[in-house]
Amino acid sequence: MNISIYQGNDLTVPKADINVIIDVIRAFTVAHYAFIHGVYEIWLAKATEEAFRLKRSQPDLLLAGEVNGVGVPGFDLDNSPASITTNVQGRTLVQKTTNGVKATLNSLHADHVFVTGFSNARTTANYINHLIEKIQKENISMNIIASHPTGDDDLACAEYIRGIILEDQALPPETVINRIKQAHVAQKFFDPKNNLFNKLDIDYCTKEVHTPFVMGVKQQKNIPKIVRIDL
Ligand SMILES: O=C(O)[C@H](CS(=O)(=O)O)OP(=O)(O)O
Ligand SMILES: [Mg+2]
Repeated sequence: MNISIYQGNDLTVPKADINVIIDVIRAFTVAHYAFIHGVYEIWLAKATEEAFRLKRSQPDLLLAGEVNGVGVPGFDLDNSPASITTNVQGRTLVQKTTNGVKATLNSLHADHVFVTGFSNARTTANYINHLIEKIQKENISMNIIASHPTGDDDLACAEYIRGIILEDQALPPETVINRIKQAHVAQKFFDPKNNLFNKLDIDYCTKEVHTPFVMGVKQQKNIPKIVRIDL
């Protein structure tokens, strides 16, 4: 088993059997909560124009995401896990975000592609452990892409997942939670003068929620989609 960790949202990583893209603050914490609230699928858009174009052809889509961290005028949802509510039941989202979505769109070339934040990291790592047992191959390769170019939130989560898979390098969850809270990316959420960011989001991003699914990525009809894979 060969696991490589990369950091960035515009990388071309070497071809591997498995790619896992991490976005703790906040895209894939949002995605996890969206599925918890009953979302059917999440389509990935590289730009806001593409998201609007998809919505014009399918008006029942819900657009979600951000530019510079802030919700986009005309989108249905921003990039806040705290604001995902039950009215997404059965709906399909189109997600556009700076780091997580972009890094995923650049990392589709693997037999198995997964996305996660910290909230679903352990479940995802355990699922990959089972998958590794099923893949009939000697040297399985895996890339873990921490999507924020400099954020320690995603890097800590990447190391957490690697530790669970390799078993001998386990990182305690408390260490990961501290690193997420101390990451420079998190600081704007704690700034009382900055009302664009909800401090509650960091609670969502640092809480492990054991749900019976992982988030896989499939390319269908030219649209990369996050799909729920039930355990
Ligand atoms: O909205 C987010 O959390 C970030 C953008 S920023 O770091 O706040 O500017 O996007 P994401 O793709 O979820 O990292
Ligand atoms: Mg992020």
